[in-house]
Amino acid sequence: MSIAQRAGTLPVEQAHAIRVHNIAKSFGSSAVLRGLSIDFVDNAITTVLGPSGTGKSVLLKHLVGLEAPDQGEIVVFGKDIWKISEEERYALRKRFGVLFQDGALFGSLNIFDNVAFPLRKHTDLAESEIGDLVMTRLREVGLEHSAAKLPNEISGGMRKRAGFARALVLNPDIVLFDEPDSGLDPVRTSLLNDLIKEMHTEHGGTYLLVTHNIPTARRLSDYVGLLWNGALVHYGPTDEAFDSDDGFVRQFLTGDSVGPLGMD
Ligand SMILES: Nc1ncnc2c1ncn2[C@@H]1O[C@H](COP(=O)(O)OP(=O)(O)OP(=O)(O)O)[C@@H](O)[C@H]1O
Repeated sequence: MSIAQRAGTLPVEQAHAIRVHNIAKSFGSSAVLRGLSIDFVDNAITTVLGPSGTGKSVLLKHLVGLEAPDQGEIVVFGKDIWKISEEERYALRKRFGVLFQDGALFGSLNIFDNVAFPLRKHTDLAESEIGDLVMTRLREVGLEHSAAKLPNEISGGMRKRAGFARALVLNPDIVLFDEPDSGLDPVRTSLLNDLIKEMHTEHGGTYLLVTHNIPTARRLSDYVGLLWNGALVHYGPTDEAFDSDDGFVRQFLTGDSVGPLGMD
């Protein structure tokens, strides 16, 4: 069976807030996504894994409409995001929360104002209501005493938690995490994972993660998708992925140097 054939879709009874159908994307002469299809399961945590440079971050950018595919469809809540107006796309984007690698905080704004930013930009809530919402989120991520600090006055782990609080502040239906654990030590990675899991249990939503951290994927995810050369080579429940006897899946998840995956 070819790699493309092995990449399955999940049982159709699952709902899908995001469906990606046969997307391709090249930058210049370099083909990054090559006919990628994946339907993400609603209200689940799905991790997308794959070798470096295989297109994971490019996929996330497509989901939120920051990149347009050369071909194929990205359907969010039933709408093909490139067949709707700019206003509709903007409205859909507000249903996403995004946590980038470094938290992507504004360096000149304190933590409170960073978390308040989406509320001030996208809602007409009064400052008192904004204050309540921001402090609730900061308490949830354990940063209520750091509200007045600037991003460079707190640790990397705290910045990620602040970025997470900001990603959640508009109650998004979908949250995208691009390597949330990069640069964190193992204990802080575990603490952040626990926090992500707790917040998912508490608030629900469709969480999509990209990470290189296999223990993170195992601990957090309900589903795992494995990307290679711009296409999906495995997709299914996390336990199934970790029990897989497929050579590529096994090699990737165990980090074995022997197997179909080489340096190129
Ligand atoms: N805007 C862009 N212009 C040109 N090339 C790009 C652009 N964005 C991404 N690429 C290229 O696309 C390829 C895939 O990048 P991407 O960041 O998605 O990989 P990744 O799987 O997330 O890798 P990593 O795990 O190392 O972060 C890389 O070769 C990258 O250089």
